[in-house]
Amino acid sequence: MRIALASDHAAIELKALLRDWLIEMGHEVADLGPETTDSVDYPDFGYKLAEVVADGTAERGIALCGSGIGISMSVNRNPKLRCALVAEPLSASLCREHNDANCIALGARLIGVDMAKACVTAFLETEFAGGRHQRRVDKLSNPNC
Ligand SMILES: O=C(CO)[C@H](O)[C@H](O)[C@H](O)COP(=O)(O)O
Repeated sequence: MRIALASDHAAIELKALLRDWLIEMGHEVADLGPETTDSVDYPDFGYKLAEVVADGTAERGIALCGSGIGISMSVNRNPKLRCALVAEPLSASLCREHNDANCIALGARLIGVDMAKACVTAFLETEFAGGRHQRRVDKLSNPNC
């Protein structure tokens, strides 16, 4: 799968770990930065990530910051993105099954590496269920439909 990752300075280490792990698993991975721990602003990277998912360059996005909150807010400013902030695998699976999420956000200061990997696995492996959920997801893009 084509997966893009982006973070702020607070999640550099977890981003690198996940990037290398996803590459090892055979995914095509784009790391949109940042590359150092110098302090940056999460919206700059959240917007970049949203763009590559919105235009189809990446099929899925993984956004990271200290809590996952700021970067998830940034990603969700793009109307084509459905980014779920998750901290355990059931939510990561449900955001796919019910919400057709195309991005997850993780809080690197809040969860460990194993939990982050479990969330990513659930996010990548779960299919959207469609049916009644499709109608609701459609309303996220168009409140009048
Ligand atoms: O957006 C956040 C908080 O909701 C993230 O945790 C950021 O990574 C955090 O705000 C960065 O904080 P810092 O003190 O500048 O490292």
